Amino acid sequence: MKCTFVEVAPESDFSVQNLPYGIYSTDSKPVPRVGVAIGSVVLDMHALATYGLFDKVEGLAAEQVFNQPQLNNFMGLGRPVWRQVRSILQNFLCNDDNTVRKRVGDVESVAVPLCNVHMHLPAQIGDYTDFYASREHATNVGMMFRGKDNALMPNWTHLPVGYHGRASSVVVSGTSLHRPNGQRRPDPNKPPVFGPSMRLDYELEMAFFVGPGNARGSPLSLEQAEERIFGLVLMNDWSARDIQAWEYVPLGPFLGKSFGTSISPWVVTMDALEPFRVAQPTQDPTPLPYLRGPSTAVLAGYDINLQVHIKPHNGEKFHLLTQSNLKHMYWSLRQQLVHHAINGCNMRPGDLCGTGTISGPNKESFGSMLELSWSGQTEISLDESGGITRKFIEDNDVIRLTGYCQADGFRVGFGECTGQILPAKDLAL
Ligand SMILES: O=C(O)/C=C/C(=O)CC(=O)CC(=O)O
Ligand SMILES: [Ca+2]
Ligand SMILES: [Mg+2]
Repeated sequence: MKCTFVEVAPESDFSVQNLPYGIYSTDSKPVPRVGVAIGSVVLDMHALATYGLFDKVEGLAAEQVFNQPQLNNFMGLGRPVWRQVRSILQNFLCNDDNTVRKRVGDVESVAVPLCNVHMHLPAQIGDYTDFYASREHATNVGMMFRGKDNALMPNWTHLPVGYHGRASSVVVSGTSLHRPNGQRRPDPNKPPVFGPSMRLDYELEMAFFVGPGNARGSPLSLEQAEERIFGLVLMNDWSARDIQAWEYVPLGPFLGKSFGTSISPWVVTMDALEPFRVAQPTQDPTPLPYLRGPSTAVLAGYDINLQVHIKPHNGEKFHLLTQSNLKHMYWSLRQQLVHHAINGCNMRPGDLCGTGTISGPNKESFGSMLELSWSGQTEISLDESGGITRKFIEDNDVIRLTGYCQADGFRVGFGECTGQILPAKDLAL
């Protein structure tokens, strides 16, 4: 399949096999609306609809779906509609004889260069949940927070552990965040203190957007869950480890994480990721039937290369910190969604579910500085000469997450999820 509407370089994240959705605006058209990235341009989905491109898609009212500042309505339509739109777009982009293509004529009438757009959050996120689905990460953090003997809690291999995050502070890539202030207890023999976090960290994650979801009281099967995940983004679950370690007992993460969570702006659909399915890690003990399902042969993992880079405030270049892969994740995306809804909790279009930090088996794949510096015990070197080091994030450092699936001759990529940490606000308390 070759895009003939615009040029797409082989190393572009946004191949014609990808077609991720996002919400964008431009200086001349400042109202946010639905776009699809291809090569180095963004297609205006509402403009394409006015040319009649999606007229034959049943159940798609273009005005309500594409002339919108968020993707929730499109996410709510479900996989059969997403698939039709995908194949219509591919035909439009690759076939010079396409009737609408002839009517559209020039690229400028339906597309703008990526370098000229402002990206917004892809959806209005009603609820945000974060799982804890990498065995390696859970073991590492458990060892540091609770000691070697309690590293992996007894429930961990039986269910995808998660916590309810804060949807209001999810921000799109490019948004800077201030270092949070909070309560922490640096000396376990003294009372707690208040002030800027001294152990600010990133977490390399991906997150899925829920599609149609489920009615309250009606759980989902694994097969249903498969059809109800719209797509994936990169996510950085910024974490203030000192605030977290002091506050988390016994109810879990709270203010150590809710000051901000960054996501990448382009949502890569599950249909685009289909060719990159792989087996998930072997699950031992065998999960309960609701998390297992009859279709054991289904490949429930995804081979997605992930990287984290840091640009230290006292350095010139980005430096690679983490190189991991979504395939390491113990609990699959569909198991996470099934578990979330099994008690009858209703999931809604645009809900966001983080996978949890994606650490792999070796040190290069550790998805947080907490793990890389082993709770601040060792310095992480950020340049060849060893002159720039970190244990945790410093003010004005930039953290960048990237990810892509590699096929023969093309990529299905995620763009980037970037954020800079600004100094804490002086609260003059
Ligand atoms: O084990 C703990 O107490 C802490 C866990 C976390 O940091 C929660 C979290 O964000 C899970 C994850 O990203 O994997
Ligand atoms: Ca997390
Ligand atoms: Mg967070």
